[in-house]
Amino acid sequence: MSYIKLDSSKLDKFVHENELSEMQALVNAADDELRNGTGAGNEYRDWLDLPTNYDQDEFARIQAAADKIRKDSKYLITIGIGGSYLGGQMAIEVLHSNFFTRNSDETQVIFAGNSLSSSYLSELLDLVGNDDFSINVISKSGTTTEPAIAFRVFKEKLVQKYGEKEANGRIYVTTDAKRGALKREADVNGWESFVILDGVGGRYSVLSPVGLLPIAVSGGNIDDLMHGARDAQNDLTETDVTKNDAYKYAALRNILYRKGYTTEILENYEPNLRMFSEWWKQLAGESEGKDQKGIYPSSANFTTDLHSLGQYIQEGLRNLFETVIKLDTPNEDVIVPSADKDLDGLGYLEGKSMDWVNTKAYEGVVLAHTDGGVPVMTVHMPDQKEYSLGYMIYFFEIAIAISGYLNGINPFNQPGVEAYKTNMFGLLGKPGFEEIGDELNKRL
Ligand SMILES: O=P(O)(O)OC[C@H]1O[C@H](O)[C@H](O)[C@@H](O)[C@@H]1O
Repeated sequence: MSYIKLDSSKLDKFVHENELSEMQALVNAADDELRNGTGAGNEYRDWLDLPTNYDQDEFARIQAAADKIRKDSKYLITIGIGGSYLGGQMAIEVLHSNFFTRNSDETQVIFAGNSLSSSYLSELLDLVGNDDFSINVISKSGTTTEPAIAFRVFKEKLVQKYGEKEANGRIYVTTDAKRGALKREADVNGWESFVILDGVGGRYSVLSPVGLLPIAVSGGNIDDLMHGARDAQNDLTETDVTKNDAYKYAALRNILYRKGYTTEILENYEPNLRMFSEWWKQLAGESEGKDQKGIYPSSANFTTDLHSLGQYIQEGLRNLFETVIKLDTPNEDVIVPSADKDLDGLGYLEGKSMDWVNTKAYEGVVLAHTDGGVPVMTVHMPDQKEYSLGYMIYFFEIAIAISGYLNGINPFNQPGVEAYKTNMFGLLGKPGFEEIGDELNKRL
């Protein structure tokens, strides 16, 4: 039984009753590929048992490093891109107040190295100013350009402020156990290092030190997070699609995809779930978009985007389906106040809770979009606490892996990402890429 519930009751118009059971044989095969390692990319399945089989000593070191950073730093500059930042930022946003970074005395975790924007980096240098800070640089390969540049810049600031010796005690590295430039540099300088296991790909790494250190520094309870993930790992083992909501979600999205619903919009009704969609987009997009096929993962934040994208979703091209993350209990609620005169016409809502209004909006949207020809499923998230988030993370990780196998691809590689990198290196004049650079420059 899943603690996170999938509601597919509004799909009747789009998916016939027999279709799910007719997917069962394919789901069994996908389950075999994933669990028994008979599928492509089988060397990248170590995330499957991270919640039960993580390195306890390293976990304790993460907690100790987080305690130290919370004492000696106003800022933790967390440097990474793709899977090396999305999960951490997502979890911090889900777990804390929307205004956490603005009104708190807690150490602020700020992300860098996830773009090549000079303004962003320069503005961040200004923000940190003369305040105390530490760096957590995260890169599995240890060679990714965006974080490497940001790390150089912040390392220089750190050494200028504290001198080399103290600076070395303020750098925390999360990378491969053996390979990569970052690992070499960490060894030479004696920086505290945390390991990303070989079999844990970037987009599956949030429950490893990649996500755990920044989450712990933000004050998130990583024990509870792992507890939720562990329960998901134990609960979501049933192959029967009617009994495993993660597998059911994987099967349903593949049924819809094969009928031409090729774009999935992940939606929320809470601003601090925005990054959850960004994390999910990498998970789904890099896992499934290959061999010239795959569902295109997109996202929308409601009710905000109902006033911008709502028109398209209701009446535009009918290749969309929606998956709503509906939060059952928000962290806080607000009651609509009463007023002497009903000049704004809101009298009918007096005394009602804002979350009730939000839920009515959600219900209205589901029915309107269903009537407009858009299939809608809902994943119910009980609350925004660590346990629920850990469960959600594992739920979607396993669902997307199964979904990828259902579509006959390797869900664990990302060969297409190299194309832009090769071109960029050629144009930057990186040694070894000169010929490509010459060719490309002629085309510009
Ligand atoms: O952790 P890194 O090796 O720096 O990689 C960061 C990201 O960059 C890549 O290009 C990959 O496509 C992503 O899967 C990865 O998460």
